[in-house]
Amino acid sequence: MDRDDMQVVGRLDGVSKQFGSHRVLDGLSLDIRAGEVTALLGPNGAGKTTTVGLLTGRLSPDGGRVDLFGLDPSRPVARARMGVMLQSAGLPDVLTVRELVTLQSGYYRHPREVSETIALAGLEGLERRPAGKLSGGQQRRLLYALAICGRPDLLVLDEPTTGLDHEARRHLWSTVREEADGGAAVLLTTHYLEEADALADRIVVIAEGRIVADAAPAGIKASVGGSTIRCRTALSDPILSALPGVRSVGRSGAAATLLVADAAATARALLAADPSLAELTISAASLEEALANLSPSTRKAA
Ligand SMILES: Nc1ncnc2c1ncn2[C@@H]1O[C@H](COP(=O)(O)OP(=O)(O)OP(=O)(O)O)[C@@H](O)[C@H]1O
Repeated sequence: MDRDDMQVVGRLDGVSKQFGSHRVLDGLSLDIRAGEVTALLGPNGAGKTTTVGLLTGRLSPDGGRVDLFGLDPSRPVARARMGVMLQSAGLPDVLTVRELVTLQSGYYRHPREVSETIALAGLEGLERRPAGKLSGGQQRRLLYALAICGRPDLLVLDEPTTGLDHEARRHLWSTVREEADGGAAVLLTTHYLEEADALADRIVVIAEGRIVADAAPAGIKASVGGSTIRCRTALSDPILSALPGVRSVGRSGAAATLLVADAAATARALLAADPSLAELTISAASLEEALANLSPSTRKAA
């Protein structure tokens, strides 16, 4: 199925949001589609949590329009189809894991079995423990359980794996993937490039309140035209920087690493300028390198 034909469950259309005189979002438009994991990536303060707040109806836009299942996100009928895991949420200390999952499941029309939710969240064996006596990582998993217990059509996860160990993170990734494969739309924010690369169908990069890239993980790398050239060279850093298409130069002794827009053009110029050039390799830039390239100054050049 063509991506555009996939069902849109949430839409931000030309949305602006300001806190005091600080404009956090500036004409941002974004569709969230069923069956797709969308990862919002961006530096601290870029506006990711604000975007989540607008889509989930916790915040209202100053300009533009937000739709959730075709309705205003503050409408209970729209919110009832959504599961949300925020970065922090006060859990009542004295209620147990099972009690909290049971209570939350009661808000939904077609919830999962409580034991299924507990297993999906990796909380087996902890059912009778009060929330106040869970570790930080276990509390995160409980928040995840509360987000998925209602079989949501839209699952919103704000930095879901922060504080989780490697195994818990992998487990959560696989259950998130299952939610999307089962038809749910998933929107998550993350600081982990590895997470976005491994889990997302689509990565939306926000910087300074605007979308600067929106593509599949491989497309993000391609959209900035990023390649990495490694070589041993006698050329100085200023000469390397002046070669065609070079965006940045890293150096360790004679070994140089160049992040470049057009690998073939740079490689030709390198070979012409340095007859002693050795150990030349060219590879696609990593996602991390590609994102570093999306800073406002380099973006203009890209
Ligand atoms: N209620 C608020 N009042 C004033 N400023 C706010 C408020 N909420 C967010 N901000 C500011 O808006 C900007 C964007 O915040 P937001 O939480 O959306 O960023 P983020 O991309 O989620 O960042 P992080 O990766 O650090 O979680 C920040 O500068 C933040 O300080």
